[in-house]
Amino acid sequence: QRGGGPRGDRNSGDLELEKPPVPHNDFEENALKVLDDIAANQPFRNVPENDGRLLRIMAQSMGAKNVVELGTSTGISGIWIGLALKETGGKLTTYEIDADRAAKARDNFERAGLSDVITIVQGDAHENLKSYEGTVDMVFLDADKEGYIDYLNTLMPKLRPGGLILAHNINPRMAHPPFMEAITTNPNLDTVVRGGMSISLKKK
Ligand SMILES: C[S@@+](CC[C@H](N)C(=O)[O-])C[C@H]1O[C@@H](n2cnc3c(N)ncnc32)[C@H](O)[C@@H]1O
Repeated sequence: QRGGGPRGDRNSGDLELEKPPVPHNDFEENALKVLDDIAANQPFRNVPENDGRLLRIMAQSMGAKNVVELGTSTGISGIWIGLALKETGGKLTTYEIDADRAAKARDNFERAGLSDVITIVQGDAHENLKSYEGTVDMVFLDADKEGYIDYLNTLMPKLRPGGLILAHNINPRMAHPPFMEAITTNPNLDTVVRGGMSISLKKK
């Protein structure tokens, strides 16, 4: 299974009905092989395959031009988002504090043919995110869980109306209360939680 991690809080119906991705062309086939290789040889707390696919579906269906990811690790979610952005003509900016993982991710994006759509910013994202300029269509939070609230506060003004904030590891054990409070009480956000992922729409 690409992504290496647990399959999350899924019911057996999901597992039974969902089937592996079917590559559309050689480019996708190669990217899927790179994902398999990362999962087998460089796993580090990467998203499970179904979450990666959901990120791709979200980004591509909304025609995202600018996506921001917090927590690159070795690049599994980045590749899934990158596959969407290759089609939409968009760009991903992804933040990673660990130099070794950032270097591995850079190499993996290159192998997947996605270097032209993905920029890695290595260092503490709480600092580096401040200099992000421009509008954001979609945010994926997957770094330090206590930091989600800070990332949210920095990115909310930059998120376009109709934009999405997705956050990983949203379960009773790991969800950080200040972040949950913020995404569930703001009248300008509509939030659902599914399979350990929160999905928040910025309404206006
Ligand atoms: C759960 S992993 C990300 C997995 C990745 N999204 C994937 O699916 O392949 C979390 C990553 O966030 C990084 N991280 C934690 N705190 C950070 C910070 N303050 N700034 C940037 N990255 C951070 C960690 O080093 C780790 O590699």
